[in-house]
Amino acid sequence: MAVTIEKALELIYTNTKPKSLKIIPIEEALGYILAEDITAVHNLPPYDNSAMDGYAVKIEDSGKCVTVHCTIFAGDDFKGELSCGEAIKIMTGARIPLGTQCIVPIEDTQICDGGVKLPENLTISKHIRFAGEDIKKGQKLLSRGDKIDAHQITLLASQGISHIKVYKKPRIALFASGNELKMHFEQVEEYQLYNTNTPTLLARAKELRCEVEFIGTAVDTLDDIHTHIKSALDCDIIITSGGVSVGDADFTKEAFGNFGYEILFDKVEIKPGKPTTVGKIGDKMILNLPGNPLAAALNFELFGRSIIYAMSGAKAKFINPIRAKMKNDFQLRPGRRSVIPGYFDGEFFTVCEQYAPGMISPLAQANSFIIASQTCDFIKEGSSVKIISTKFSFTAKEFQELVTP
Ligand SMILES: Nc1nc2c(c(=O)[nH]1)N[C@H]1C(S)=C(S)[C@@H](COP(=O)(O)OP(=O)(O)OC[C@H]3O[C@@H](n4cnc5c(N)ncnc54)[C@H](O)[C@@H]3O)O[C@H]1N2
Ligand code: MOO
Repeated sequence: MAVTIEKALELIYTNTKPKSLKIIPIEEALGYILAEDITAVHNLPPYDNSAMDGYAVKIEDSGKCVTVHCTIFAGDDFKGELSCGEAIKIMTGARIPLGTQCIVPIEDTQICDGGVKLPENLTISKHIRFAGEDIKKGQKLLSRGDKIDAHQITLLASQGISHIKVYKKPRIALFASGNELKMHFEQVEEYQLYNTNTPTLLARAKELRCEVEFIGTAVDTLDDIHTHIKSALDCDIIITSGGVSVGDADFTKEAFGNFGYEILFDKVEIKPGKPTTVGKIGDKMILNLPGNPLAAALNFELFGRSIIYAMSGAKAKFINPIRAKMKNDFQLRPGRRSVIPGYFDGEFFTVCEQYAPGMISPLAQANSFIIASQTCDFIKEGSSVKIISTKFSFTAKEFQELVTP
């Protein structure tokens, strides 16, 4: 029995266990998922400081000519105190001297006899950046399950944190099966074709920051598929393509059966990709994609990506669709949920000119897809659709409804 997309995703999320942990330096942390909470141990800024190159002054000296005795630079440990009738010259980022009530930018002053003339109506605290106004000591900065991007590294560096605990990256093993397949570095005969699924999935899994191993291309025999499975068993996720249908040379699921394969679902109510199968061997997740290239690539985007997110330890582990408007009227055959590739230009979604499960050309033009409901036979120009990006990862903490009604 085929399961719905929602049921398939639920089975994936309930059966996939997050990876174990390790400690790494923050310079290597980009793309990892944090496995601990991080609390600020320093205020930021650490001290009250000047936001401008100018003068530290008292409010009561508004409009007066005041004397200037010294200059403070960023990084100086100046211990003096500001008195009335005086200004201390100060550079941006320098700690303000005791008694400072505001900073006057250089360009707002004029040279006068013995010092500088200050403007009228000075405002208290103007151009002062106060300790802790950005980050307060004790404040929670990051949480377990947050993804480390460049700006999370900023926060860690600001606290002098050199190492963090993260989830290990999922390790993925990939192989394809099919007697007709040759690798791009091999000779291809006129009755054969290049294996395009594995290089595609390999690149995509790397984009999703997994460690990836290419095991090879199996011929359609149980023996050869067994050999490929054995080589893949030390990884966390095994992704195959081909051999999942009902043909006389479709052995993939049978071959996994030898290794204690527990199938979670072996058909999905989706077009293309109905034969997509997901199961597990112990804690290893197995994704058997259909051979048809567009079907394999699109089903990877839904099910492969979900396994990776679920294993990553991320809080925002659910695919999150983006609202777009349909560029043109679009007619389709109802019956099963249809996955439709296209291009999102920031406002409108344009369906690929031609696409079919066995094609590869649509994906190179596309940057996203929509899933039309099984009852949908027409999508009107300008109507709202939910697009799922294939070029960047947009995720949410709660499960999102992906189908466009
Ligand atoms: N009688 C039925 N036949 C088929 C059904 C069905 O329900 N009843 N389902 C169809 C659907 S849907 C799909 S999808 C395919 C899935 O078949 P397999 O997963 O067994 O895939 P293959 O037969 O091995 O290959 C299908 C197609 O894709 C090409 N291919 C395979 N691997 C690659 C690769 N790595 N790179 C590039 N191209 C690849 C292969 O040459 C075939 O043309 O079954 C339908 N049949
Ligand atoms: O998955 Mo098949 O490619 O539906 O055509």
